[in-house]
Amino acid sequence: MRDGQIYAGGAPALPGILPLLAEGLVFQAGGRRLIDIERLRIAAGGTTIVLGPNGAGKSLLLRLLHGLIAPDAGRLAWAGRPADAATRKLQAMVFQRPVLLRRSVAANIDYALKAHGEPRAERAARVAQALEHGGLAGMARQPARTLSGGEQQRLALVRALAVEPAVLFLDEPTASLDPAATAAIERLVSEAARNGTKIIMVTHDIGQARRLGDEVVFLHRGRVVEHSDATAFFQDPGSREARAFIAGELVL
Ligand SMILES: Nc1ncnc2c1ncn2[C@@H]1O[C@H](COP(=O)(O)OP(=O)(O)OP(=O)(O)O)[C@@H](O)[C@H]1O
Repeated sequence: MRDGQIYAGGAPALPGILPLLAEGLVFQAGGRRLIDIERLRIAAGGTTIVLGPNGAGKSLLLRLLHGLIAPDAGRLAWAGRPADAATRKLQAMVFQRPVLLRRSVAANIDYALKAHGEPRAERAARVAQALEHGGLAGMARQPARTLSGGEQQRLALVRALAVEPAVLFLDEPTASLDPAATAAIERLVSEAARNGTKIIMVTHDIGQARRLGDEVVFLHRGRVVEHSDATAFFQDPGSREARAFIAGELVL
């Protein structure tokens, strides 16, 4: 077994692009270091929650890790190799506000599969499977942008999962959803994690972090202040900032 391929809390990951290692990662703008991370190693399996106050750099970190923006310094390695087309193909991301095409629900999924290079002969069955998975089978022909917020986010999530990513990045996917819609998303996320997809998820919501997290990366002012097992993090946070955050105090 390769180093870091199994996380104690989860199922074995899909194809081996983990661990993800970030070293000396810096992103700056307007003369400020918005991300400044000496070393962060994310192992396979389970769910890693990225937690921290507003403006801590959570979204920026996710975008850097997924390769949507380039760092000013530092490097990323996926299982020891720099990011390339093969590692990118095994990742997907879902944003706080779903980015859906002006097409039907089914066509949104088909488009993602096509863009991912899936053969036409297999696509119809996989679209049907994803629709079923998201509880969207009855809405297949409806324009995606007419779905409710919760349905749109379910579509964005099952569309991302349809390409069978080894790593799924989620940036506050339930931030604007009600409890029922949030529960539906959390069920899909937990199931994906159980099936071996590595989840790396930003949330503000401490309850959600407790429900879904196997480990927590706590960010403050662009730095990783803590990276620990979720149970240990919530029971006995090691930093003043994390203690205050968990206690619901304002962390500036
Ligand atoms: N492209 C950019 N140029 C300049 N500043 C930026 C850029 N992107 C983000 N920032 C700033 O970087 C800081 C971190 O932003 P980021 O969105 O990552 O925070 P966050 O932890 O996700 O916050 P929130 O919880 O409010 O979403 C913020 O102060 C933001 O204004």
